[in-house]
Amino acid sequence: MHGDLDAIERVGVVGAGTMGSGIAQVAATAGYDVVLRDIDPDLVEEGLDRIDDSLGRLVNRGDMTEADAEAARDRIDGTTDLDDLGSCDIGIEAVVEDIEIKQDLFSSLDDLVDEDTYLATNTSTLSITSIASATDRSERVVGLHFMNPVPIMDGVEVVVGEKTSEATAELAHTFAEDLGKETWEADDKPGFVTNRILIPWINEGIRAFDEGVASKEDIDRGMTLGTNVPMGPLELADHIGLDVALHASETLHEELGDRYTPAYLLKRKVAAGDLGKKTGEGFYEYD
Ligand SMILES: NC(=O)c1ccc[n+]([C@@H]2O[C@H](COP(=O)([O-])OP(=O)(O)OC[C@H]3O[C@@H](n4cnc5c(N)ncnc54)[C@H](O)[C@@H]3O)[C@@H](O)[C@H]2O)c1
Repeated sequence: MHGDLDAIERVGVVGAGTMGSGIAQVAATAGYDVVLRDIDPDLVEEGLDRIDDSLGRLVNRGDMTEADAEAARDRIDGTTDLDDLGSCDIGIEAVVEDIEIKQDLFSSLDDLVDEDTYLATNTSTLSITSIASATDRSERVVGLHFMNPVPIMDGVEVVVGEKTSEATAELAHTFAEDLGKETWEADDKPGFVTNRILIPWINEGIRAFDEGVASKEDIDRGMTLGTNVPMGPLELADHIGLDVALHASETLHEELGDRYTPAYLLKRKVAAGDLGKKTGEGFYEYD
């Protein structure tokens, strides 16, 4: 795959949450100048702090020198002003999983950036084609689906919308590879490859637990030891966030029908406010 990376120097990342901060970090580590935008100064600060912590952990583990970590950090500017993304060569969106918010943002970015700037979305389940339709540059819009945690996970799923040009798809692969990632490509169909298969796997794990097939520990042990995945479905759901997993299930259910029906116990846990690791309790308890 070849894509003209010479055209890319400055990367705009919109959304400084879990994914946006990780994307900003790996782009800066690869030598790109990065501008990271969120809607509130505190959220920008939190995103930058998350990057400091993550870089610090990589240094402590000996995966990165202190000088490289500092250089990467110096390449990232935080902002609340979308206009600061005006000179970006690629804009990567990692805001909340809401089609209207994403379309609004893409429409604003489309007005703001140069006509040859690429726009990418990190959406997990929404249609790239629908997001691109808010712009006048659908051929330059692509899915760059990073995995969580971004600095650690090796893979990026490149998602090709109805109007995404071949050159844009190639650029997406080359850019992700330049960030040290390996890629695969999916068509713009609900859930792409990863979530189409992962989300029903998680729901089935939850149902198996709810129906008494085994204890939660044994379901997770069975899947880790039996199929060589690093985490079983219940532990993984807790890590993803049960609200996030439920939202993805609901989107896929809407698009793909009953085989994607969210597990009842997943809905009940979310209703109870037990969202997994981030709230201290999901299927397991956390400190
Ligand atoms: N968390 C995951 O495991 C994961 C994995 C792959 C993809 N994704 C996708 O990545 C995207 C972001 O997810 P996340 O987990 O980082 O969410 P998050 O809630 O941690 O972060 C989202 C951030 O976007 C900000 N935001 C909302 N509207 C904005 C706007 N108009 N401009 C700038 N910032 C705005 C919010 O303030 C928040 O800080 C979603 O589309 C999600 O589906 C998430």
